[in-house]
Amino acid sequence: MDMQIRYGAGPGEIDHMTTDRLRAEFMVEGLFAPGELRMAYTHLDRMIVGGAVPEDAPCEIAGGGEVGTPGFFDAREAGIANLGGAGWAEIDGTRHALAGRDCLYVGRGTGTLRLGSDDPAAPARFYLNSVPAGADHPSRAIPRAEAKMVEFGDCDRGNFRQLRMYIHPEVGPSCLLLMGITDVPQGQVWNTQPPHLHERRMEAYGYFDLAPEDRVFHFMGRPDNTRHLVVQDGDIVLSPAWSIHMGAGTGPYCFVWGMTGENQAYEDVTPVPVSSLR
Ligand SMILES: O=C(O)C(=O)C[C@H](O)C(=O)CO
Ligand SMILES: [Zn+2]
Repeated sequence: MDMQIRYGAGPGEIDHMTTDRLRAEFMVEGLFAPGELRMAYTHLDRMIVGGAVPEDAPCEIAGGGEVGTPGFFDAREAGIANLGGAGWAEIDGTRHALAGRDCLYVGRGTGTLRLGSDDPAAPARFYLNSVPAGADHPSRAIPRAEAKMVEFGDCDRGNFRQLRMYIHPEVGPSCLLLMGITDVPQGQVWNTQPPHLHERRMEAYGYFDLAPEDRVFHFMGRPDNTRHLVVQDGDIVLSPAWSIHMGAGTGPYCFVWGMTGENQAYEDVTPVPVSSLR
């Protein structure tokens, strides 16, 4: 397993960051590589983001060398979204089928997790968010049809989008992890518009389903001191609790959002008026 580290920066530090430095601190690029499992350990509430693209052989997560416990999931839970072709996850020998856009909740205490593709020529593309957990909840697959769907925004303002909440108290229990997928359809531009802050939770955005020529301009920073990151398909943006997070795409796109922190209250946010942004 390949594990990078992101230490995290405070709001005052972004004033002095070059584009490269900003990207190195707040983005994880290149997580999805054929046949590989890659991860980044962040110091943002200790969330680990990961990507696995199994081909002929499954990818396995079991040992906890990088997290300081005998097993990876001894003190952690995880959500895994399949962003690619049909695949499967085996949790301590029990297999769950995971079609594209299905998710998996992996509970604390899991021993061995194996991730595989049904067809190596059209591999699954697994995206993981793992966070510290203080309770055991049963692992389970969450098919797309079982997610809670909500719609936000307005086509006339270019910010209509559909959110599916997979790991959410109204769908099934987890300790502190929340995870969902937002679709920004053809002709729409903005996500998370108007933006918000949630000082009690960090968030990671995993952008996917962008055409190779398209980019999302992701905005971050304090409301009165914003910066932007230009992201492509498969890029991850780390959003500390002090930062806004919103984006505008040059074509259709989707993203997985994952959060952890003090609570699982999706509505525990402070809206930020667009007119206050600088
Ligand atoms: O488009 C949106 O709005 C989102 O997807 C918002 C994220 O879910 C989020 O920021 C949750 O706090
Ligand atoms: Zn948010």
